[in-house]
Parts: sequence; structure tokens; C-alpha cells
Amino acid sequence: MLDPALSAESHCEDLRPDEWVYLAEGNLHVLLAYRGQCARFRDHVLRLLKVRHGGEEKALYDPRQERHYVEHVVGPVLGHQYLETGTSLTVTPSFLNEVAKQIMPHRPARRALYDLDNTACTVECLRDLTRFFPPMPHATLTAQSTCQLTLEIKPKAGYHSRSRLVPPARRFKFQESRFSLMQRYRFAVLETQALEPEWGDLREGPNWGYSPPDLFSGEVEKMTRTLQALIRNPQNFCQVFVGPRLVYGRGERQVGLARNAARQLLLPGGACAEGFGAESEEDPMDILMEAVAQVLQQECLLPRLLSLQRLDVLDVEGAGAVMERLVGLCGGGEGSGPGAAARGGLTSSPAWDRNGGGGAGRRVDVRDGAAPGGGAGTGPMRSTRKHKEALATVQRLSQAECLFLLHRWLIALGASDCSIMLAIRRCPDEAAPPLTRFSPVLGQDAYSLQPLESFCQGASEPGLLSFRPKPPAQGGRERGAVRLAYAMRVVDLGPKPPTKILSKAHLEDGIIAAAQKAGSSAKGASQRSSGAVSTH
Ligand SMILES: O=P(O)(O)O[C@@H]1[C@@H](OP(=O)(O)O)[C@H](OP(=O)(O)O)[C@H](O)[C@H](OP(=O)(O)O)[C@H]1OP(=O)(O)O
Ligand SMILES: Nc1ncnc2c1ncn2[C@@H]1O[C@H](COP(=O)(O)OP(=O)(O)OP(=O)(O)O)[C@@H](O)[C@H]1O
Repeated sequence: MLDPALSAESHCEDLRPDEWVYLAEGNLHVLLAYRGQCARFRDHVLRLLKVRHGGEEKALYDPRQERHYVEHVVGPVLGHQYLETGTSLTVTPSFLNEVAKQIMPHRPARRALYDLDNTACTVECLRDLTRFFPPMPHATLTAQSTCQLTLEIKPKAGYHSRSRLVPPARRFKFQESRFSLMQRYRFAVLETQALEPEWGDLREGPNWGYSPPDLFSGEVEKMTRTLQALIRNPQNFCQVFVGPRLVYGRGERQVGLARNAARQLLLPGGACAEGFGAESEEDPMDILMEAVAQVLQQECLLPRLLSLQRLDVLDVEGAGAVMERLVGLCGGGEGSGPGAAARGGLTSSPAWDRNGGGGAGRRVDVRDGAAPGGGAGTGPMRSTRKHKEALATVQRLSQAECLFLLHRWLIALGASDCSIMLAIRRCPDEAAPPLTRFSPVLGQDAYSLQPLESFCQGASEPGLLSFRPKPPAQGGRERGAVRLAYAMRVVDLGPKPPTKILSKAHLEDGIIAAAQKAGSSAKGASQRSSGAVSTH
């Protein structure tokens, strides 16, 4: 039952379908961009639900519930400066039907398998993050606006599994990232199926260069290298928008446009582009990734996102075992009433509890090495024993403890599947007065005597990075610094549905088997094509 307080923002709107155009879509939502004249919707998008399909039911059907989850469960951890929460609108079924017809020719085939849900009349209206940029600080208000490049990154899971519920034969999961495992699996599956354009260079072999743990490492060198590997083979995990237009990633291959935008942003000529001319052999996308790594390192978002992802202490296999225990405690099979009752306990938004649920977290901690008195023995026998002990622990869990662990596993799953939208603009140049940070508390002059080199973004003001590209490896002149303003928001942070738990656990054997089979052939293909995945 929806909290009545959440309904307060819902408005009935008479929207014109012909003023909205197809922008993008994921598994569950279609995004429309506004192209009409109404000031209220200018630079906004609508996020519409698609029909739900087998095993992928929406966690919380109403977008107001989703917003509540984002604001009250994950938002306080991430920081509200990184959230993009819109408002809810009520549209008519005929609006949805009309829009569905209109956008059909623009939808990628694999996405168009699922139509818009014409009963889902409460939709979200959000700022269009490919167009939005917070007002620049006071000193730069007069500056002419420059090209805006927006990078979307889906960072995926930055942690390694440590769960003792992972069977000993699969402990390679402790060393291999989930991303890399899924790359091997996808390569195995896609080798035998029609390749989708969105997967781009996966046909050449998995992306071994991108490593989510490196991106979350906090070490700028590692972050840079891994982002450079991602931009070379972006698949579904990285997109570049120039202005509002998607030019590169998700099947778009206009890397020249992305490269030009990066060049303009970073090297527009003049004193600040010193040492870096158009004749340079270096790829501006690589330089852009240097800047992106520095932005990500200076902001708090990634460590906070990682802390949410690390709420997974079970791994997918452990989550399956705990869900089965919960269903058993509710008295029946997953598909039956008790199974639904078990899921019901998981659909309420969990509260964020830093104290580990009053000790329940400690009692049921199943991370490797986390048990008190870990005991003697090493190697495979010790792993086997610990695995057995962990399974026995699951059989002693109470209903509340199962819910505690599974709620956290679902939060971690969501935090491992969100996207970061990072809009970057070139700050006005040398001639402009020094950039100062506006402080709503102290007033605009608080820092004006001390021009800031770099600072983090606020909820309504951009961050600033004073960026000096590394000199080229082959020698070259020292480069001047450029000042980049940026705004970063996280999208697709909604809750995952409890049905994911068993469906993912059941898929895991197949994923591991296919990935293991693909291991060597995938590596071979990747080596054969290591030059082919370059963006050059
Ligand atoms: O399983 P994964 O890691 O491949 O993640 C799925 C995503 O695949 P990708 O990021 O492309 O690897 C997948 O993304 P795409 O649809 O492939 O763009 C979805 O985000 C899916 O979540 P949901 O079912 O829409 O809630 C994601 O499923 P969850 O794992 O988050 O349930
Ligand atoms: N506020 C926004 N402004 C501009 N583009 C957006 C915005 N929100 C989302 N997008 C674009 O739409 C795409 C799909 O959105 P979203 O991730 O919300 O869909 P989803 O179906 O819930 O995703 P998933 O497949 O991960 O479940 C995003 O990857 C992004 O490119």
C-alpha cells in the first residue's frame, strides 16, 4: 500500500504525444525527451515503464515508491548531490498508446520485444541529464557556454565476493570480478547467437581491460587505465553524448564525433592548449579519461557506491540458499502462497541500518574468514569445512535474519547496476575572473580571495577540476591546465525485485559452466583481436 504522503507530488497532465521523442531505454524503462515549447518540460525526460516479463517483475511498481527508496534508503549513503529524483505525473493510457506507436521505429530490436505498459499511468519526469548543467558559479556567469559532453558509465560491481557460501570449486570468484565472469559468459552465449549491435566489439572478444575493482580502487592511475580500456570497447557500459545526441557506445560508433568533442573540451587552442596540438598522435578520448578519473577520484561517489555494493555478503549462490531457507520458514515452495509471502517480506523498503540490524549482521556473517575462531587447517579441506559450516548456519537463520541479509543483498544488486551520468563543460578561459565557490551560508565572497583550483560538486552547483594532461610518453612540452566544470548524477538506482534472488541463483550454474568453457577460447579471441578493439 502506497504511503499517502508519496502521492502528494502526482499531477494529472494533458501531455501531447507528438512533443516527446524517443531518447533511450533499458530493460525496464523507455526514456522520452521533450521537444515542445512548454517551459515546464523543456530539457526534461519522461521515464515510462515497460511491460514486465518473466522473472523480471518490477520491484515496486509505482515510481513514487522507487523515488522513496532512492531518497531514503540509498540516497543518504550516496549523498543527495548525486541523486536525480524527479516528480511523478499521471498520463492517460491513450498518451502511452500513441507514444508507443510513434517510438517503435526508433527502438533497438532486442529492446522492442517488450512494449510500453499502457496501464502504468504514473510516470516519472526528470531533468534530461544530457542537457542539464547547473548554473556556473558567480564569476563565470558571463562566459559563453561551451560544448557539453556527457559520459554515461555503468561501473558494475567493484567488489570481489568473499562469501563462504560459494562452493570451494568456485572460489575463483574471490579473485575474478563479476564483470569479467559475465564477459566470459556473454562471449560464450553470444558466440552461438546473433550478436546484438549494442554489444559492439564483444564480437571481437571480451573486454579484459576494464576492471570495476580498478575503477573503485581510488588510485587515479588504475582508474585512468581502466576507463581507457572501457572507452575502447564500451559495449553496453559506457556511452558518450555530445549535446543531447548519443554518438558513441551502445552500438553507436561515431567515435570521430566523440573524439572531436573531447578535443574541443580539453584542447581548444590558445595558451591553455600549450604543448598539445591537433597534430598530436594521442587520442583525445584517452586524455578525457584522465580527466574523468580525476573527477571520480576527487568526488565521494565511488567509495560510497562501493559501500552499498559490499552489503552483499552472500554472493548470488548464498542469496539463493538464504531465500530457500526463508521460503521454508514461511512454509512452502517458492511458487506457492508461502513463497509469495516470503517475497512480500522483502518488498518493503529496508531501513539503512549502520549498526548491522542490532547485531543480526554479526551473527549471520558468512564472509570468508569472518567467523569467530576460524579454526585450524588450510587449503581445500578448510574451504570445504567452512562451506559446510556456512550452509549449516543458513539452516539456523531466523526469518528476521533471512530478511536482513536478503534486503542487503538486493540493495547491493541495485548499487551494482546503476549508471553515472557525468556532464563536462570547459570553463571560461584565462581571461575570466578567478572561479570562486559560492557558499549559500557564507555568501558569494567567502572564498573569493583564494581562487579554488578544484572542488567537489554540490547539489546545485557544478564541481571544478583544474586539469593538466600528462605530457606525452614520447617527450613533449609541458601542458597548460584547463578548467573543467562538471555535474555528476546517478540514474537507475531503483530497488531490485525479490524474484531476482532465486532466478539469478538458478542461472548461476549455467553462467559458471559457460564461462569456464569459454575461458580459453575467449582469451584467444581477445588476444587475436587486441588491436581491433581500439577506437582508432
Ligand atoms: O546481471 P548483469 O550483471 O548482466 O546485469 C543486468 C544488466 O546487464 P549488463 O549491465 O548489461 O551486464 C541489464 O542491463 P541491460 O538490460 O543489458 O542494459 C539490466 O540492468 C539488468 O537489470 P534489470 O533486470 O533491468 O533490473 C541487470 O541484471 P541484475 O544483475 O542487476 O539483476
Ligand atoms: N535523467 C536522464 N536524462 C537523460 N538520459 C537518461 C536519464 N535517465 C536515464 N537516461 C538514459 O536512459 C537509459 C535507460 O534508463 P534507465 O537506466 O533508467 O532504464 P532501465 O530500464 O531502468 O535500466 P536497466 O536496463 O538497467 O534496468 C540510461 O542508460 C540513460 O542512457
